[in-house]
Amino acid sequence: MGQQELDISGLNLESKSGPTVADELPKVSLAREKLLEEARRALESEEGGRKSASLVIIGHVDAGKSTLIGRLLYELGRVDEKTKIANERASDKIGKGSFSWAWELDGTTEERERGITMDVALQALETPNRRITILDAPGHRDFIPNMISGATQADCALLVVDSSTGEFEAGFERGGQTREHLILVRSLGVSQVVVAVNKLDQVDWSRDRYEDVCEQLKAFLVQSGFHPSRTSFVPVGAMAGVNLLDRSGSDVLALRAWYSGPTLVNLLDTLQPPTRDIDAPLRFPIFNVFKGSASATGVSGRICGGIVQVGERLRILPGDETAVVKSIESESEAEPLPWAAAGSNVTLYLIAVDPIHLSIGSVLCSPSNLIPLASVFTARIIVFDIEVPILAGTSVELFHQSRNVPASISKLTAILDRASGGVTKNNPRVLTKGASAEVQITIRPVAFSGPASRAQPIPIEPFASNKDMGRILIRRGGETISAGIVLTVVS
Ligand SMILES: Nc1nc2c(ncn2[C@@H]2O[C@H](COP(=O)(O)OP(=O)(O)OP(=O)(O)O)[C@@H](O)[C@H]2O)c(=O)[nH]1
Repeated sequence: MGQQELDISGLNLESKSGPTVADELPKVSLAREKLLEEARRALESEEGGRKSASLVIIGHVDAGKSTLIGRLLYELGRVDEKTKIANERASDKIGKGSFSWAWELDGTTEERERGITMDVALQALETPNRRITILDAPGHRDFIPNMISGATQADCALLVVDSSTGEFEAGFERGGQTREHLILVRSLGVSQVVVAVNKLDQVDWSRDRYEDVCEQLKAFLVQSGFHPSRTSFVPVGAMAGVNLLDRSGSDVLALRAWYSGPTLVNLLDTLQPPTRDIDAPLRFPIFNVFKGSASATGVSGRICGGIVQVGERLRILPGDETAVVKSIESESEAEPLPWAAAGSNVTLYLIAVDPIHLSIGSVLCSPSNLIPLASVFTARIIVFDIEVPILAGTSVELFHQSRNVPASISKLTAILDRASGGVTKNNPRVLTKGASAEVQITIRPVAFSGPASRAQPIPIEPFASNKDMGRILIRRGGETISAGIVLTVVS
């Protein structure tokens, strides 16, 4: 069969098959310059009102993350008395009375029976000056890929630690999730962290214990790249609701004797909202795809650069397809939006596209400014606390936004000085724990696609062009071994 017979793209079959469909497509209402002007004005006026931020909850298994958020939602009036009593009864019934506050977040039967959070649950809460989208990340080791997905969408992290004797230490040692979660969220771009030192009732509200836990964490936070001005600490008792919203009640006299600082809500109320790069090219990595009403398909995610408006035609990468934005919705707004800008978590309803072309991990862009597709790229990475060193050719799983693909570390270019970034050794043979290095990464074909098949390039961009699209995490055999940033796309 000749090439000419195959090449039908020039025939414009789509418009022939339905001229009326084209007529029905929504039109963009504002030229780009006007849209940017309007967006800038609207975002400035938002400054006066309640600012939005998103929060990922991290910490070792059983530190009390779900209990803390469940209780906080109750204190802020988001869970009514009736639901609270129903949760208490239901968790008592299966012999897990102490988990009743977590019930509000741990939704599935399996999670409730095992008493652990398995997927990232979404909730929103309002403090006087902030509207906060909460991502409750799972603490269990097996569920780290879910946490990565949650953390890629977060502006800040709330770390919950269990201060009871021996428990803080267990979570903080090698293999505990306190360290791993902190390194992961920092690698994914989260730079603010609030630390809730929980279960202080277990140690009689001891000031010494609180200060000891804070000191140990402070040193580790600095070492992991968190600036002290962007980290804060607060003593709490999640189960009894102590120092979440206030410190009233006679059972907290012991805490009041030595603590007069902010409550958890005071700290959440001053979280730094995300910076919104609305002048950047549009980047919308798809986090989820679902069926919308009529012919529209919903895609949800966080806008990682630029601005999108109803009526715009967007390119879907990888691939040659396009789609038109029929409407835009956001969890935090009752009405559909005419446009949405970088930093917002939204759902776009798309038409004029077969849903088969929309998959998790694909990126929507303006057709005039596409994100590069890469099957080989260079990166600067930091190697975590690993036992088996990394060699050239090591097979790994590459995590980028909501996508994970098989890859290999195809070349070890240089070992770098962690502080200055200067080269300390060219072409090293191995990378061991703690190393900072420049490497080349090659995407591999998925295992079942046959030996002759080629790897599918992925949409990825140098960190210098777009911070969100230029971050990667590397895992091997279920363990996160490294994080890094993309330097250049090779091919
Ligand atoms: N004594 C005491 N126990 C608490 C406190 N907060 C939570 N707990 C208990 O700690 C246990 C674990 O709480 P969860 O909220 O399920 O912990 P988690 O961190 O969400 O756990 P995963 O979802 O498995 O990661 C439960 O039995 C809670 O009742 C507290 O302030 N004091």
